[in-house]
Amino acid sequence: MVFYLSAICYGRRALSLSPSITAKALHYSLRSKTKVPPTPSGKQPHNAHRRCIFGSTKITHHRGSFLHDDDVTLKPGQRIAIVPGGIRSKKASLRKMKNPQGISDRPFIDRIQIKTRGGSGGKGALSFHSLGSYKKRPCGGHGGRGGNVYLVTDPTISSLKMEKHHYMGGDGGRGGKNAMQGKNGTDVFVRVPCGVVVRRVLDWDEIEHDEDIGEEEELVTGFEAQTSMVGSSNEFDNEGEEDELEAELFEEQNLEEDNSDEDDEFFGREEIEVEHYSATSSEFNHDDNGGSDDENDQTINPHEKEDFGTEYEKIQSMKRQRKRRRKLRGAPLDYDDVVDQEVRGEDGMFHWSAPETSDDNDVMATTAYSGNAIRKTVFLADLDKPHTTLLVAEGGKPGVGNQAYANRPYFSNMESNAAKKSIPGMGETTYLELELKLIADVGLVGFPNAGKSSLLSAMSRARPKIASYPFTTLHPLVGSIQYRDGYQIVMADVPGLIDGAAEGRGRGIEFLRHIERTKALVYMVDAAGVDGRDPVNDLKILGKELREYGSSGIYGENEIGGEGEYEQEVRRRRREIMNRPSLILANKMDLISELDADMGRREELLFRLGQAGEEVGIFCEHGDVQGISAGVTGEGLRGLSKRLRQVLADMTNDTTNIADEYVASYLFMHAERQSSPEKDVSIARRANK
Ligand SMILES: Nc1nc2c(ncn2[C@@H]2O[C@H](COP(=O)(O)OP(=O)(O)OP(=O)(O)O)[C@@H](O)[C@H]2O)c(=O)[nH]1
Ligand SMILES: [Mg+2]
Repeated sequence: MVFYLSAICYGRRALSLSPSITAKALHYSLRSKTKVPPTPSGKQPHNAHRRCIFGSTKITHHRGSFLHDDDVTLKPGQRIAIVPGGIRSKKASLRKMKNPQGISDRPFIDRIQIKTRGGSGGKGALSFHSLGSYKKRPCGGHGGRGGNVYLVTDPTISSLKMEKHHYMGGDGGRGGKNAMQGKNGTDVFVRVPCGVVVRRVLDWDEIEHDEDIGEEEELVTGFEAQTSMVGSSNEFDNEGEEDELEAELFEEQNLEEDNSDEDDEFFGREEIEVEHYSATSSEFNHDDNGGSDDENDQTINPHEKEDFGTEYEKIQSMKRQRKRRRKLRGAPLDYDDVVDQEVRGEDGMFHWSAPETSDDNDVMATTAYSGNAIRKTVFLADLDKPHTTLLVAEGGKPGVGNQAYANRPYFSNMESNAAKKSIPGMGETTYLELELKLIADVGLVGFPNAGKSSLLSAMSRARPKIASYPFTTLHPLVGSIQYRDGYQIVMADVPGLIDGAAEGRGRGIEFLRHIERTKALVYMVDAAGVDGRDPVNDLKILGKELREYGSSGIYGENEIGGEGEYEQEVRRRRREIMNRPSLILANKMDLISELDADMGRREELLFRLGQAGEEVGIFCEHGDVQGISAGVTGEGLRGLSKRLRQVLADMTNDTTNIADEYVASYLFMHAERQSSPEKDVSIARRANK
């Protein structure tokens, strides 16, 4: 939205501006002034009621340049653009002021629970022609169907951050007289990023149904069905006949059995409510009356209803208590606290591998990780292709209008049948757990501070945060490496892993699952050992962690149907993590002094890294151990971009000759910058921030 807010001054009354007023607030305060005196020429200015400031007003700029670059005193009739360029662009420039390097600070959410509910169907109308030869013929229109809720994958979004957590389809409209059909409820499409795994969270009833409250549970459902049937009869259009219809409804249970086949065929629907009702009412009366005769079975005694109500209340409160207990069990912990505890040692300094922690802390870490998975889930779909649609909550069926009976040769039971059929279905309610697993070609794994984000930033246009402390990157981030011929490789920067990551330490499993779908891996170590670490040892630990992760059980082991196709697929993908083509990168080569370099330290290090990789089973070819400087000189990036493409091409049996000019295009910009000494400084500064 771009708008220019003009101020037009009349008369001498002053408008005082509070020192904290923002352009937006001013806009709204102006909008509220509806009384506008005529202009000196007697004409009403266009949209003046929105744009008028009374009196001569001094607009002072403050808080940066919210209002205007200079102080302005308005004279009568003078117009100024209070927000030059429009509010949005101003916001963008403010954002840029705060974050001049455009470092990615968007919230990233990769697991979320949402509730979806289809809209309920519209009620069918019960009405009759009142005139002419059709007089008294039924003419009630059918209701509209309830709106569905769908999930749709959208390749333009990359996080599961959603506007809201409840999505409901529109309700269907009621049918009208003269056979007018109600309008269908609107469908709702929830946009999700590609790579989302959808699971349905099982209802509490579904999990514990068989365990301890089996019988009571059935009674409760029966009672609900019963009350809903009775309650819905209040909505009949013809109020005088309400009681009669209700009575008939119950009396016709027996007749219904005879006719039901025919009716079901006619409407193409199942009479679930009625069946339910008849079953529970007889069961219920039988229990309380100690076996009353058949006739009494068809009516509801109010006292019995009361008794049943207390029982119902009891079960409900039991349910609530259990829910509360479950909530306490699964209360999520603050991840950041856990990470802090693990990384910051007692000396107040950061440690790469976690300092010794008590068992409790380990338990906390794993509980925090598994906290969200406490509810049982069933796998629904893996939405990994763009523009895929998945129906998650179906709208309710429409109620049938009594026009359906218009051509029936007999009218016995017609009204009561029509009344029953006119009741619409409720929309389906589902609780879903959405889990995002990034879809990237290459995954970057390494210890904190190895320079993973620096590499992503150097090879793509992604702007991850880079700093000299561990866990700078807290969320996985993807960037696209662009080649001059249009080819793209998507690279995922995964937050730093530490010793014990495969067991969940430092949220290791949370991060590792993002490399499940990658085709190739890049292991990165800090060659200079800036933080006193040994690169060869680091590589061994990384290899070990990935191997352990590959053989671990899948996340959410408590899922029902854990041996389904999807679970098998996940296990397969994990098992072959170590078989993925990999590159080993020794970063920060610029820090190895020339003297050391002359003595062949670089070659020696690369050789030892190659050996270590072989030892821990990293699948890496001889030439794929490379030294680079991702953050400072850009050394080795050109060759790396070519090699990455080659590796992926080999996997797909792509025989295209990768010419020299096909190296990633962004690297050229990087290289050009390197040639200017001033820009060198800026790159180094950026890298060190
Ligand atoms: N000298 C030198 N420093 C580098 C190089 N690459 C990165 N660094 C520095 O290493 C530090 C860590 O870089 P990051 O890219 O944030 O490391 P990371 O692996 O993403 O770290 P986490 O996000 O914490 O896992 C920063 O201070 C960078 O400036 C390099 O090639 N040479
Ligand atoms: Mg990082």
